Amino acid sequence: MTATQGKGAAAKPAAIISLEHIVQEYPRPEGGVNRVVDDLSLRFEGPSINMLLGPSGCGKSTLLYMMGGVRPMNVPVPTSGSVNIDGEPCTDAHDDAVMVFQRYANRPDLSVHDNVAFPFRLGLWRDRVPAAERRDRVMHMLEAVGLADKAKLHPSQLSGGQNQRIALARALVLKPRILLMDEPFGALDAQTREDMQQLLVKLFQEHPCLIVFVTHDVTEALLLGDRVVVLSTQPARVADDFTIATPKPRDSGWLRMPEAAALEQRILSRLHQATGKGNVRVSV
Ligand SMILES: Nc1ncnc2c1ncn2[C@@H]1O[C@H](COP(=O)(O)OP(=O)(O)OP(=O)(O)O)[C@@H](O)[C@H]1O
Repeated sequence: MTATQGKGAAAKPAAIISLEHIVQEYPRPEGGVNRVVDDLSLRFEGPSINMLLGPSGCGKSTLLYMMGGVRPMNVPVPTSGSVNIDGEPCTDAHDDAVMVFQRYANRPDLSVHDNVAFPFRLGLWRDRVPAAERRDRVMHMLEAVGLADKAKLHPSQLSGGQNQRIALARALVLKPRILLMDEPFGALDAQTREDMQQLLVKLFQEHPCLIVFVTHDVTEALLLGDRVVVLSTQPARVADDFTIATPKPRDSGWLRMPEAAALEQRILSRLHQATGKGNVRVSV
């Protein structure tokens, strides 16, 4: 095993997340509760990329944050049901799960290099990865995301796409068993989004893990997903569940092929049944 292949967490078997009979309710300001998720059960088994697709506000982020152990201060999450990781109930942030958000959350006062290396300031990751391997991993990730020549710059000197590359590198430098992504490319222009999608596929092939990826972009779901779970409008339920066996990388040429076009139509029609309206994005 080389230094960049990693040890510790990466040596464990692939992760499994299961959501069992999840109900989530939030209090309404005017009184009563808003049921956002209704008796939803799902199981994700790695290594795989699982797309959670659904209309705006249907509860995708709520489910993702639940899996990542991010809990609002004053609301029990979930209201009922359970989140299990590797068969164990998970009620807090899990040591093997890392999140990536649309707002890339880079530290403006740190260089690109130090932003990528930042998690190694935390005891958990310092203890798991020896110092020499940490250095190797950071250099490797900077190369992998194409930022090696920008390592000394600060985030404000880089574009939005480059900032998202930092966030992706900071997550993957940990070689996480579970990567939870909340519309990470949603704020990027179409070309940069496509570049980032291809980069994610490349990095996933280098480090296969369990990825759950929230999106409302059907094209993104088709390009990245081994599986596409379509959620209904609020309260979220599983409206459909598609497996895509076509090997990756998939490109715009594949999207135009009959099998992809047919799948896109099935997903779109499921979404429109689930929402009753067309508030989803297709960006072929
Ligand atoms: N802490 C909270 N307190 C009260 N309501 C909340 C809270 N968090 C989320 N909600 C509500 O739950 C619903 C689902 O929100 P969520 O962010 O999970 O949806 P989403 O599908 O990810 O939406 P989008 O695609 O627009 O990001 C929304 O109506 C939202 O206002």
